[in-house]
Amino acid sequence: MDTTYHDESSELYLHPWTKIATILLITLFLPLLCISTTRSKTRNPPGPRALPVIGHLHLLSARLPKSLEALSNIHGPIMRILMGPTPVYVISDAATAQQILKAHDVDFSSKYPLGFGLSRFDIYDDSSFVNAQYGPYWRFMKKLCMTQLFAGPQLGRFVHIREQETSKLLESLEKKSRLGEPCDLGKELSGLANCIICRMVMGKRCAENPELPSEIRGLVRKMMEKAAKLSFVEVFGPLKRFDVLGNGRRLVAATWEYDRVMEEIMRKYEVDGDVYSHRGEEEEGGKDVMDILLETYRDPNAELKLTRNHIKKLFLEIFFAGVDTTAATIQFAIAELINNPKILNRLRQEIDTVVGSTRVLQEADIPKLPYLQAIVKETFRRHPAGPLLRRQCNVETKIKGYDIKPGDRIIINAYAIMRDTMTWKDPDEFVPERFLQPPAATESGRDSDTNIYQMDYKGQDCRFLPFGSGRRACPGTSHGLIVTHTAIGGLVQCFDWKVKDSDRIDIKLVTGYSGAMALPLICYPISRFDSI
Ligand code: HEM
Repeated sequence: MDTTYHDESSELYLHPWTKIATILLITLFLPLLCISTTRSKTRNPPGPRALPVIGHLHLLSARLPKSLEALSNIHGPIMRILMGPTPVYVISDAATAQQILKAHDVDFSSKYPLGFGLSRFDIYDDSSFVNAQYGPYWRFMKKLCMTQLFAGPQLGRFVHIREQETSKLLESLEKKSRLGEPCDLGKELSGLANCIICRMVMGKRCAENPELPSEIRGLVRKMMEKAAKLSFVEVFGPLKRFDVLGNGRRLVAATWEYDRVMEEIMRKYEVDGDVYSHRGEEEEGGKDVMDILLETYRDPNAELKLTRNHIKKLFLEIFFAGVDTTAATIQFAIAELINNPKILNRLRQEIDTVVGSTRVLQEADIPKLPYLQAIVKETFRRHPAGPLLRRQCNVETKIKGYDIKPGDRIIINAYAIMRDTMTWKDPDEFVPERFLQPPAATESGRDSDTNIYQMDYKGQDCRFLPFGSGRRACPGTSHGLIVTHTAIGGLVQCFDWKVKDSDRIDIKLVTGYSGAMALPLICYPISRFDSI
């Protein structure tokens, strides 16, 4: 007889097989249980139902800012979408944007490339400033941009370049007016923005070779075209690794072409360094941006060791970030003015009164032209050239009760925010006056402290974000603003505009991530003065 005493009534009694099974279950499933408990504690924002592998790519049109706006109208101002396998938090209201860009600025000061798949085809992948993580390299370059490259005194030194290039554009349009020829305004304006930047960054080589700006423009355009050929699914989708259509390889080849030209330019600067070193800052051959960067590159005591790739990539990013943004904004403004003759006439009256007709508007006139300033602001609101702001989280943070973790990616949809009806009355209308007058009372639910006319470009008020906000805001803001104001003013002062084959311009957005205009703006300039 088995004398072992089993008190079967005891709660502790377990059959040996049951014991083994229990231990196995605990060992196998406890970790999973823990993970799922932690997961269930994580609060994710709402979002649409995702498909396996592609996530939400099927819901995103090539006009990304617009399709994200449409989704946020359904799912709310903070939503989580999957771009392929990668989650992205999309913010579409000013209050949440304020949390990320201002209250938690440092925690969200890193960035990621928007076309994540593109980095494989980027020969300078780890030398980017625009996509850099928040760290020593980004801080060093930001300081250099703000103190030496594009701000304050450096901008003042380049005034003659901006004035000469703007005059050249007006003269060429005057010639077209005399010959009764049309112009592709977008192309002319890209040429203007490109020549100005090219002369600022490598003025010496441009002085020797006046064809250099268009050569560089050609190389940058080629790269942009190759990048644009990469379809949405090739960039974000599950097959992005395979480059099945070969568009990635072609982009790499175009970048190497740019690299060769830049290397040659840099070598020439290094050889000529001594020849130029005696020249004063104000001279045409004085320090340009390339000189400053090469000096830093050679400086053994520099805070950070710059590489040649850093310099080449920075120039590329400046051409990407500074040329088409500026040209597109001026083009949108002129298109809106052609479509709104009353606004055009009011602006022209202001310019005629303040500047007159014996000289062309100059940078120094801008502060005396409030209606021009309001038109520029309204253009930036309706047609932001940088409609999506990217941020990456550095520290675990709660935003509006949702958990955001280090590495999580954020898109702030500035396009949607600058059309939010909670702030903007008739957001689809082009109304520069909203930036002149305090808004009407607040029966419609708008904030009573809405001082739209006081909003500036610094991104302090996250309802107006044309140049972003916080640490990662655009370092080219002052340059961009000067060029857009003077070009729009000059084009309105000097010409009447007639559209080819129509009275109005069809202002459609281009497909892609940016906010450029889809159709070329072909129009006839008709000179208002005998000569400029
Ligand atoms: C009308 C013209 C321009 C517009 C509308 C514009 C707009 C923007 C926007 C929205 C951003 C992102 C800001 C953020 O994420 O908070 C940005 C970043 C940037 N912009 Fe501009 N920009 C213009 C002109 C320029 C020019 C002329 C330059 C250079 C000379 C420039 C260089 C840059 C760079 C380097 C960044 C990245 C900054 C960083 O990540 O720290 N931009 N720009």
